[in-house]
Amino acid sequence: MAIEFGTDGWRAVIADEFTFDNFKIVVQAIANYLNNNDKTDRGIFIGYDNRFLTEEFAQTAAEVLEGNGIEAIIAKEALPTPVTAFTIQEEELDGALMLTASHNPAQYHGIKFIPEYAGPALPEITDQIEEEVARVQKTNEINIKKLDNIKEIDPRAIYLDNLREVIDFSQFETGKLKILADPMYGAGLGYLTDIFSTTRIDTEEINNYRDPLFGGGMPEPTEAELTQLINKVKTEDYNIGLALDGDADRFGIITEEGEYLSPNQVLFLLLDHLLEDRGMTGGVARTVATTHMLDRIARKHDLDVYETPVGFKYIGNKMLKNDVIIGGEESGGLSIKGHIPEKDGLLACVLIVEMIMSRGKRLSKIIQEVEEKYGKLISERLDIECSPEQKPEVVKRIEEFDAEKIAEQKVIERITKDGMKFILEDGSWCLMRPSGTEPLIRIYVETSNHSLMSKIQSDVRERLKI
Ligand SMILES: O=P(O)(O)OC[C@H]1O[C@H](O)[C@H](O)[C@@H](O)[C@@H]1O
Repeated sequence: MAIEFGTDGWRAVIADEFTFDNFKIVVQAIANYLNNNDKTDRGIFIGYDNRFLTEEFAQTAAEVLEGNGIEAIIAKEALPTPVTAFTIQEEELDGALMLTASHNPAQYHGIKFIPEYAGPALPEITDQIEEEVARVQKTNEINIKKLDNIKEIDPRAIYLDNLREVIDFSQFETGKLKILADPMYGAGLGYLTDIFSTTRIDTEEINNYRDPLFGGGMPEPTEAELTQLINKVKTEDYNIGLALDGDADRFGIITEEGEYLSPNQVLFLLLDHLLEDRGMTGGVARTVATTHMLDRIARKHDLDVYETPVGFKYIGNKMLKNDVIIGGEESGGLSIKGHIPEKDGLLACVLIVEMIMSRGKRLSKIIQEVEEKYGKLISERLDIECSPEQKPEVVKRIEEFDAEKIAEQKVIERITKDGMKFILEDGSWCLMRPSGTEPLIRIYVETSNHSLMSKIQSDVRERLKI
């Protein structure tokens, strides 16, 4: 069996591939990586979301780490991925394991390794872990120390306290606001209520108890999965709807009119906010698949734009190495200067509220004004199913994709950082790439009108034969 780390960690179906035996192999491989790289002095934190059997997997992880001479510090209760990443920084540890399958369906569980820099592991690290996985699978050398007592910590309060360093809490005293939050039964439950509890803002939560079946849906804050939140915000008297995915590293934002904002929209709204209302300076980091509205705003303010492959690990890396105001991606990842280089859905939700309060306007009005200022772009992503057998052939067609024109628009630039991206003469662009987390081919298009959108999509699909 191949255990691969994908775009962000290893995820698999519980009791099929995600068994205690395979899990031990992965943790042993991480322990080997840590030992090989002398990262064993300061201890490893183990965080976990609230999926099925999660505490038992966390205990097993601690026993394998300790069996390898590495101190394990375990979370007292389920917590968001960004809180786990933050704990590394706060406690000055050698890294963390986060047990989560993020927004995947209920049958899945997973594990991410977060290194000492508190952002997602880069390929140079996960490659070494994968090599170790293969070695452990062969040798079966797994060291376990049975433990009755493991050092526990509860970083929730420190994380919430630290948010005051990156969020302007004074804005939450300037008026009243009614929020409806949906943590989607995930590890972020209760957090948004806690954050606003000391302010004039009222928060109510739905789906805020542990349900490893996620109410029969998926803990993914997309428009399709958020109908309950959307309907309640639209029909009752709320000013905004805020949602989090299963491990609260991604967000979903609903306007007071019940309109779902895409992560792309949230990203450019927040860049506008940080520049105009907070006067922040620095560059912008986005993935190849993320909206060029960020580029339009950056151009107006003469800011650098860093374009990376898909995956927050690359964004986090840019944030660590460069002066970046905001880093983000269209799949719902975002962080800002001064915060951890890991995506944080809680941060995104609170920043949007900060923007509403500091502008003193309805969210739908704010988005209308920002789009009037910079012009509107439409972005769409097609997710096309592609079996592992078909994938190599389609990937080859993507690699060999060469065009002078797409949908009668001249190609002016070809970018091959991740898949194939074409910039067209009118500023539209399209990108095609295989997903690193699902058996899908993703086609992303951004353009200024619907008719060109469908022309580009059909042209690309025809040429790729998908
Ligand atoms: O498009 P994919 O390769 O499936 O990746 C989609 C997303 O997967 C995970 O959630 C990663 O944390 C993200 O950084 C990435 O954007």
